[in-house]
Amino acid sequence: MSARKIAYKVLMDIEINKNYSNISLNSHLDKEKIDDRDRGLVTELVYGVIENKRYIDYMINKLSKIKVRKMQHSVKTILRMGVYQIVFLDRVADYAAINESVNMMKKIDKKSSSFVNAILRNVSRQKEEIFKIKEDTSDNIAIKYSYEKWIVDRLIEEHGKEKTKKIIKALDEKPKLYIRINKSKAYRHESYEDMLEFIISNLSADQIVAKKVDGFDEALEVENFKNIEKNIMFRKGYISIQDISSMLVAKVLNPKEGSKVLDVCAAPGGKSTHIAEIMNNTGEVVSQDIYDHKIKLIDGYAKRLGLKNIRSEKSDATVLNEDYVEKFDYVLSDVPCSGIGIVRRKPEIKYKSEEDVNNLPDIQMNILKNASSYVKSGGTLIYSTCTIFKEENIDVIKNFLEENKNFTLESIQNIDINKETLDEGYINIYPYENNMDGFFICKMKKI
Ligand SMILES: C[S@@+](CC[C@H](N)C(=O)[O-])C[C@H]1O[C@@H](n2cnc3c(N)ncnc32)[C@H](O)[C@@H]1O
Repeated sequence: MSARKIAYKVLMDIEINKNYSNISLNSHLDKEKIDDRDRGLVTELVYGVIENKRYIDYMINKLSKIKVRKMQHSVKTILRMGVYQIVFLDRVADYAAINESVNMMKKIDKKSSSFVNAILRNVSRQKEEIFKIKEDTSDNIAIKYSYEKWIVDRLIEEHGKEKTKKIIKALDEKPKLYIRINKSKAYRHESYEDMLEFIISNLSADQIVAKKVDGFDEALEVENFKNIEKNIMFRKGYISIQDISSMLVAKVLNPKEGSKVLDVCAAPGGKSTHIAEIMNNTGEVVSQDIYDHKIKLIDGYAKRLGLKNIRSEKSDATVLNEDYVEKFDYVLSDVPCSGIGIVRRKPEIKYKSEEDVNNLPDIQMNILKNASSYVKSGGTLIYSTCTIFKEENIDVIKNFLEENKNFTLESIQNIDINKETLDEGYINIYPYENNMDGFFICKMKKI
């Protein structure tokens, strides 16, 4: 199957079945035997269309009497792909984008092909004019960067217009790719440094460039990393893919070897496995999630890394588990959130409705309260999100501390990043800071 046809199928799957882009893309790519160049084009088309969907629809609506929301899924998907190639992809000639789109439309629904042809020819002719949009109002910012307007409004309300533009521009950039080194495998080598050299030289044999990252001794920034799942270092459990913001969570938790840790929202297991690696395969990490199929992801993750100190179990974090009260040295609540800090990796987050996120602070508070019950006296409670909305972050913490006087914020000591609020026990990371994912991490102690 051609790259464009695969991209079309993935986009239709996301549009109709509301599947996640990364999951749908990977499952379609796994089924097709295509070379790296075509894989690149499929990925570019899928993410390019999702990332720019509102802006593309705005351009189509300027030229079409039938508005996008009234079009059949197949027609609007082919138009979106065509416009993306014409307006955003320099390496594809306009005539090629138009011909490919019209031919694809002919095979799916012949009578719509002349409509697609007419719109795309107009887009090609008038792209300079229809592309222009001033970044003055929240409406226009929302169209230009393809967000639901309420997200831009809320960001402006919390951060002001200039900081919002900075955040949104940073979220529009290509994310950096980081890998986490599995420290628990260092015993197989003379030293950790020795293992690091072993990993870097293995990666470079595959033309993957790896650089050390200041302040993160377990992280490497990598370039040109394709087919990660097939990489030998990945398969042998030496490395995992994780952003450094996400790595910060386990670093802030900073568990001692032999501890008992509970992670109440653990799937797919990125932070649980990092914690288990830091504990060097000692103690116990209990990794919970509400979904059966996600528990399997945690198990697979831990198995690949050779971690024996993780036990997964299905559990609903909004319901108190009496058996676990005051049983853990550390409890992590990495709660479900709006995800605005990771739009670069999951662009469909830009189209979440306000109703989808408005009840999150109540759920987050409920999970945090239950999580706090499981902490032993003198133990540590961590709350984290991958969003930058205050009401899911510091506001939840303020309410929690107001109602739970047996917890205090604890100064974060062991982190080598420049953040003013470390002493106050929490960190806000904005996406314009060193291209990191937007995150919130808070450390509390049970008195
Ligand atoms: C932010 S993600 C966790 C990411 C994970 N900590 C990691 O680093 O890989 C939030 C997780 O919470 C889970 N979740 C949502 N509601 C839950 C609930 N009521 N109880 C337990 N888990 C829940 C979701 O399935 C999702 O896997």
